[in-house]
Amino acid sequence: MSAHKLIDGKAAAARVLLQVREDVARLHGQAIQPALAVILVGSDPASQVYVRNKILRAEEVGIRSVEHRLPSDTSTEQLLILIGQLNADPAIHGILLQLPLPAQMDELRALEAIAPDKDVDGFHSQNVGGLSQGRAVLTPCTPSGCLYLLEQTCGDLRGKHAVVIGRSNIVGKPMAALLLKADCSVTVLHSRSHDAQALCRQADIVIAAVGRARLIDASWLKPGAVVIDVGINRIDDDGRSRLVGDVDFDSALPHVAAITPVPGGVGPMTIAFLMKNTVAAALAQHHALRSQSEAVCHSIY
Ligand SMILES: NC(=O)C1=CN([C@@H]2O[C@H](COP(=O)(O)OP(=O)(O)OC[C@H]3O[C@@H](n4cnc5c(N)ncnc54)[C@H](OP(=O)(O)O)[C@@H]3O)[C@@H](O)[C@H]2O)C=CC1
Ligand SMILES: Nc1nc(=O)c2c([nH]1)NC[C@@H]1CN(c3ccc(C(=O)N[C@@H](CCC(=O)O)C(=O)O)cc3)C=[N+]21
Repeated sequence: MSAHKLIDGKAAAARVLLQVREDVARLHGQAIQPALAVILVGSDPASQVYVRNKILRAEEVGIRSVEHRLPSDTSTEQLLILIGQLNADPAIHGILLQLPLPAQMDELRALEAIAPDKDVDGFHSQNVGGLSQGRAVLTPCTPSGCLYLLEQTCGDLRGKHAVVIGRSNIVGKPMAALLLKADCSVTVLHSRSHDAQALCRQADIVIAAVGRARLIDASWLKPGAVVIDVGINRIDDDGRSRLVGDVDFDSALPHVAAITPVPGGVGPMTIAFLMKNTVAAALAQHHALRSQSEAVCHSIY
């Protein structure tokens, strides 16, 4: 096993979380208690596992977390009321609405209702727009985690050809925006791409976010490519359920310079960056409040 080729997402996430824990301790010292509200609608088993992991991680670093579970027949209006309450609550700094929502709900409307400065997922159009302009805004956690791993693995990303497979709002599109910001040349592939495989073979860096178990094998990869596998697919393996990525790990390994495993790659990074965003949101809200009250004092005296 070529251990040196493995990009260890668990270890990298632990490093990010250590920094977050120190930042939280500093905020505690200023009497600020960063807090994250997690909203889970319905009872999708995978979502329940993710939400539990997020809450555990928050506790470990000293972030207060509040879980809101709503039944699967909740209306969009009912969800908007809860989001409105959390937006107005000064003790809540981050709001995460776990996706996917049940089919009857209007996902876009709900995401747009979250106050942009509490949008720790970076899905609000104001943050999406800010990212595409290259501004420092709350940025989606999974692509941020991928970029961190790439910077650690490749060092300088400038001028590299990155191919992103997938164009979702959660992963593919913000990933492309971040890579562009890092001066990569970026190609985005999707289900309508002609000869995706041949395009992918030109990549120095491959980010697979497709949601198809082991789709990408060695025939998609240029020798020496760096591969980040975002996919989380549960498959039946001889009667036992297990997680695999969008990349056929065993086929890819001999061809690549480095690759993330699944599990233990991008997943832990997503959660670490959610915590980082929550702390950033708490700090920004505290500063905004302070300058607001300073402005008020100024106008009074
Ligand atoms: N590790 C983590 O932290 C996270 C992991 N994930 C995982 O990442 C994967 C992707 O998630 P997400 O982006 O939400 O998925 P979506 O289903 O929203 O998007 C999948 C994308 O892949 C494209 N696609 C599908 N088939 C092909 C194909 N044969 N060739 C090229 N492109 C194709 C689709 O194209 P089109 O647009 O044309 O339909 C679409 O853009 C999933 O396995 C998910 O579980 C997601 C979030 C976080
Ligand atoms: N609003 C919203 N924001 C999200 O960021 C979001 C979401 N909704 N919906 C679902 C996807 C998926 N996602 C994952 C997070 C962590 C792991 C993770 O920690 N995975 C572990 C394994 C976990 C296991 O064993 O099941 C690993 O890869 O090592 C996986 C997937 C965040 N998502």
